[in-house]
Amino acid sequence: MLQLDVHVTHPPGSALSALMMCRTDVREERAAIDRLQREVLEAVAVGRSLREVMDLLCRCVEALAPEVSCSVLTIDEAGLIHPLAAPSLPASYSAALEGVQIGPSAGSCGTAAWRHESVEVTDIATDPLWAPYRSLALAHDLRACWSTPIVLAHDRVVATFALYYREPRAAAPFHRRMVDACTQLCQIAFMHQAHQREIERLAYVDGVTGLPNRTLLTDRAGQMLLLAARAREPAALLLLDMDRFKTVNDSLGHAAGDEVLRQIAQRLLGTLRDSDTLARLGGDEFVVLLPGCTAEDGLQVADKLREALQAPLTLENGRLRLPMTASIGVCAYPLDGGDLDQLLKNADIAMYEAKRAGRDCARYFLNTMNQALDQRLEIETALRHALACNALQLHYQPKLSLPENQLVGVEALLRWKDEQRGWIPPDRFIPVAEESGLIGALDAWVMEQACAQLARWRAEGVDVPSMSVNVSPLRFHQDDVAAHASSLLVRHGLSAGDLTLEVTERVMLDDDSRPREQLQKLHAMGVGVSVDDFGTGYSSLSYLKRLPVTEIKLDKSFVRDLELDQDDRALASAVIGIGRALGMTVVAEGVETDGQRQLLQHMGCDVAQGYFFARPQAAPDLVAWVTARRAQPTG
Ligand SMILES: Nc1nc2c(ncn2[C@@H]2O[C@@H]3COP(=O)(O)O[C@H]4[C@@H](O)[C@H](n5cnc6c(=O)[nH]c(N)nc65)O[C@@H]4COP(=O)(O)O[C@H]3[C@H]2O)c(=O)[nH]1
Repeated sequence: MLQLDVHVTHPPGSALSALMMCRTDVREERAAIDRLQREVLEAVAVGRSLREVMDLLCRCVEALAPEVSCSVLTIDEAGLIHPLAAPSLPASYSAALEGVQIGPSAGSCGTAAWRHESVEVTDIATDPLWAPYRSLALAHDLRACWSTPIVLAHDRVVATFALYYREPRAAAPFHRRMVDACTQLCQIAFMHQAHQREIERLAYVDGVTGLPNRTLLTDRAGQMLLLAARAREPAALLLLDMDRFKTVNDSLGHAAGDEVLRQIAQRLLGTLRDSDTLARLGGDEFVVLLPGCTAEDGLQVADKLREALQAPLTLENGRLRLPMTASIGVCAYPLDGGDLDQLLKNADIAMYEAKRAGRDCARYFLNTMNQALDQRLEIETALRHALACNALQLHYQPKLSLPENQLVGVEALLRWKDEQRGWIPPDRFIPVAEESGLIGALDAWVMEQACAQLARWRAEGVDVPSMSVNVSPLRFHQDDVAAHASSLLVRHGLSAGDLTLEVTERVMLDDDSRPREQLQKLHAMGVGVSVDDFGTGYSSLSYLKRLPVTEIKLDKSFVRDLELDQDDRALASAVIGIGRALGMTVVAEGVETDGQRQLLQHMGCDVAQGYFFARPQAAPDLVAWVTARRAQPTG
């Protein structure tokens, strides 16, 4: 198919326009444009860079139309021009366009980008749009320029595609057909790049906070450690875990949880240097890489980070103020690890120590922590085994009424004799069980055994009025303790009043409402609730009034020096007074001497327990103790 194309040229130095007529084979042109499209799309598909693709596009166009020079300029968000490809334009010309601001008269390209439409200037020498850049263009012998904006989603101009002529003229129809095709190709290539960037961003960036994720952290840490090794410099790593973040998520929902994480990320970022890396590992864990820092510097940064979190976060348009704290583990290269895995592992151990130390603090990793961790793991494994093989036992310690000296009940205390390690005290293995999650199963086992034992004693006619069992605060999170207690009482034919659960103050003050709900249920059933170690923690009177507590146990640390220490006497007397005023039984723990017993009796304490009366003992020994007492006259 033949077509007659007519177009106007303005030969340089001539005021006359000349009509040029070309006979073109349209089919050949279409085939040429098809080839160009295929070649460029292939380059996009195989993942060539945007610059390479645009360079190829320009070269293809210039091969089909040797009278034109092509250029592709990108336009950034601020409207500044950055040359991307212009293989046949002089490098000095492209360089002069770097950073030029688009505008209403900024040459063909700057104006096309500004107007969001094609701008065809047939004579640069006279067109006012070129006024600011006329001499630049003419100096490079560029006389006409037709530029088309490349527009992507949201009407954003990302680039311009331009044809330059070395004579004043309009674009030929073939050029117009080519530019139509090229505009589409540019759109595809730029879109592809945007998608590619988004994919990369998602692969490297945490979706909630916009911080580097674990993959990017691994990369940055690799670089940091390599540089540190080369320069023989230190580097520090911080692992930061938010305290009680789960409670926020559970009580306020995930959207609020995400908002909290975003705000925390911003606060932390504001404290760090540009050369540091803050990454989110997932959940409520953040990692900070500090190139060039020692462990000591790391501890200082950790304090700054905690300071940055000090003011409460605000949520729900300021209606909610949320105090958040963090526990931070610090370790340093090369002393505490040579690669990211090792450093993270050790920072995790240190962070864990910070949690153990009461949260809201930072701890530096010490190798001894590692040894302690190994020991804890050993104990955990052995304890699991002991629980599975029924190798644990209960000992029972009597509780006696004052002044009558009558047995009012016993407290079940867990005993573990390991084949290799011998007797392991509960103070050593209960924390390990709590940390490893084993405590639920352990305490459930104790409750079963204790109830079964009490039922057996009843059947054998041994007079043990009640059984107290320790329950870890953590079990109240894992388990339906009330339902378990209820089923045990039924199974063993016991009444609710036969059982008392001893809990620490931690349960009463837990942010989570589940433990308190469980205590309410137990109380409604008639099971006793005793607050263990009273006086050592918060000793908040408000919870004593609000919660269904039937008994408080005065901690043995106040009983020990009762005869010597005036303050301990005052405190014991106050606790006894409070208990009585609130209608609770007060039990004094750790009574070792008759002097202590007499003082406590004098202060009005109801019940005492301690070595003075009896040590915790195995079931047969307790029966012997009960029987022996029955034989003696009471005094
Ligand atoms: N110095 C001295 N100590 C006395 C005296 N009378 C009793 N004790 C000891 O004081 C502790 C009282 O138990 P606790 O305060 O509940 O403190 C318990 C309790 O918190 C925990 N525990 C023990 N058994 C269990 C259990 O089955 N479950 C849970 N969750 N914790 C348990 O381990 C802690 C320590 O238990 P034990 O080593 O058995 O230590 C027991 C007991 O042997 C005395 O006159 N002087």
